[in-house]
Amino acid sequence: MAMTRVAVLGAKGRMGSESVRAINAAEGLEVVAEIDLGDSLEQITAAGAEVALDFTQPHVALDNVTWCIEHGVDVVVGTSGFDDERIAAVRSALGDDPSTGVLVVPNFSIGAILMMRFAATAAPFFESVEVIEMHHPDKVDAPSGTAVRTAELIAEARRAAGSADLPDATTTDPDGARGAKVEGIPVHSVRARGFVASQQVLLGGVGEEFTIRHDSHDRTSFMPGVVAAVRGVGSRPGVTVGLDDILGL
Ligand SMILES: NC(=O)C1=CN([C@@H]2O[C@H](COP(=O)(O)OP(=O)(O)OC[C@H]3O[C@@H](n4cnc5c(N)ncnc54)[C@H](OP(=O)(O)O)[C@@H]3O)[C@@H](O)[C@H]2O)C=CC1
Ligand SMILES: O=C(O)C1=N[C@H](C(=O)O)C[C@H](O)C1
Repeated sequence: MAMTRVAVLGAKGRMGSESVRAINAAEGLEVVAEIDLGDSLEQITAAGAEVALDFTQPHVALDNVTWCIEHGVDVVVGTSGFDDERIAAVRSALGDDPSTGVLVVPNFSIGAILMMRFAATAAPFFESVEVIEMHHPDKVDAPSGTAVRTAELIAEARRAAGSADLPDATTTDPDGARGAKVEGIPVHSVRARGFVASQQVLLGGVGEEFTIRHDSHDRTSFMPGVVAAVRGVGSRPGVTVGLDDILGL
């Protein structure tokens, strides 16, 4: 079987190191370049990598993706912070007729992907909806990419359904206790030792409350999704956001 050659960026980090193990254990995939802070991206092409996987940091990932596009290397982006502005920058780097694939995945765990989907389905049926995400204290960004994506999907579903604004418009909040607002949806971030990655979506209606919760207890939860993304990106030119299509959802 022909092997797909993979470069991992951020290879010494928490996700990068787990991904190197998972990719090398997966049939048909091999890691040919392990790149971390201070290493040259030229190693990607020198090693003949066909796919790059980025788990670095939000402030450097866009430059890495742009480099991969310029060098014709398909890229899977696991690093958080790919908002609409960065996606637009990726589209512009790809141009009108892209042959390179860029797959941006806010969360690789199947449970988290289903949580986002179920939250979007439920959101128009409830008056109130809020997102609470809980992560380890070494995470550099807040809110999490998953929480931002969840809030965007919830807001999109509520707009499409013609839902009213959330019912707390008159609450005063001088210190931000009501959370960050992502497209009008309150998002609360907890950073506490013991968590890997957890999220709750709280939905409230008259006389009832519905909670959707997902917990990643270990980074192995992301690995089946990482392997599927690395396998799938080559057949998806242009920008794709989320793993839904690859997982057949
Ligand atoms: N999509 C998903 O499912 C998931 C996404 N993530 C996201 O992945 C990203 C990484 O998370 P995590 O692994 O916990 O973070 P880590 O800090 O453990 O790993 C990041 C690694 O990237 C290195 N690095 C920093 N800058 C560069 C650079 N310019 N080129 C190459 N390597 C660089 C860091 O080096 P140094 O430490 O020396 O700075 C570190 O080794 C985060 O944005 C996180 O939110 C995390 C989990 C799941
Ligand atoms: O930094 C992390 O750990 C995680 N980051 C991603 C995010 O920002 O959503 C995915 C997952 O939540 C773990």
